[in-house]
Amino acid sequence: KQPSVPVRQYSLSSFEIGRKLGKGKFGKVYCARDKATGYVCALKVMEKKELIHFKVEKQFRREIEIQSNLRHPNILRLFGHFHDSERVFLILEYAGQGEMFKVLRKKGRFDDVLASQYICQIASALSYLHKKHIIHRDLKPENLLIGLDGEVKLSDFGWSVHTPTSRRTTMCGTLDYLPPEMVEAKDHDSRVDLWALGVLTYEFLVGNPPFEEPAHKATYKRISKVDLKIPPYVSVEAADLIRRLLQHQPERRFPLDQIPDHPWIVKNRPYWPTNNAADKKSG
Ligand SMILES: Cc1nn(C)cc1-c1nc2c(-c3cnn(Cc4ccccc4)c3)c(Cl)cnc2[nH]1
Repeated sequence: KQPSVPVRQYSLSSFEIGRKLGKGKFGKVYCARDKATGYVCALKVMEKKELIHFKVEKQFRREIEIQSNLRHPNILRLFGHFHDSERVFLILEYAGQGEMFKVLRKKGRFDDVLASQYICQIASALSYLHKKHIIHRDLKPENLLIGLDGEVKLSDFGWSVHTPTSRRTTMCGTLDYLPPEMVEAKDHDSRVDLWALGVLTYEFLVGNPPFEEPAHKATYKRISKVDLKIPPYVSVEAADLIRRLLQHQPERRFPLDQIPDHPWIVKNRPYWPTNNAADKKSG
């Protein structure tokens, strides 16, 4: 019988805290090094009183429970968590190239090669989640990170749940990524992530999400009608995948496991993927 690896008890003094990497709605993230092993990670710090005030403790507990049991190259690892009297801490994998939305805002929009690689990796992570009956429900550039070798890392599982479900918590933040069945507060299942993947594909290639409007009501209307306008510079293959994902009826949305064989992905897959981990291993 394998001796079980002793689960280490962490506290703030287990780490040397580095620079602040970023902040989100709840909490801040710092670069941190584990003193015992020298391992660099990302420490997400949240104030307990904030979690209580925003009534997100349940969401937070779900984030820990779901993310700590996931193992996939395109899903950010959650190694552990601990708390002190006022704060809770998540010990997260450090993503070497930072936040996707910052790269997208800086570049404006991605070309077919980069966007298709990102979408294929996200589809792989979503397929892994759906096989475990988990839907992410909050797919957007703000919840994506980029690893040292340029690979995408899905993060922030605060909104993920086990399927099938009907949302009980009121949504806050952008409506842009919600599919019709969620804006109409109908029952929904893992195919909500397919819709969001279509929105993400569009945003990677155009620079803004497809149904964006200043007023929520207008966004809601455009989503419900699938009022989709794809600019002429978007390639025929990319437009085809976007249209196949942004289908009003969930059952008509393009299945995740067919994404790696879609012409847009196949046509833009580089022969020799540059400087990825496999390359380094083969030397
Ligand atoms: C920024 C940055 N630049 N470079 C070179 C690497 C990074 C980097 N950032 C991260 C981050 C990181 C930072 N901010 N955020 C956004 C956030 C913060 C708080 C709550 C919710 C969401 C994530 C993580 Cl988790 C994990 N790894 C990270 N790596």
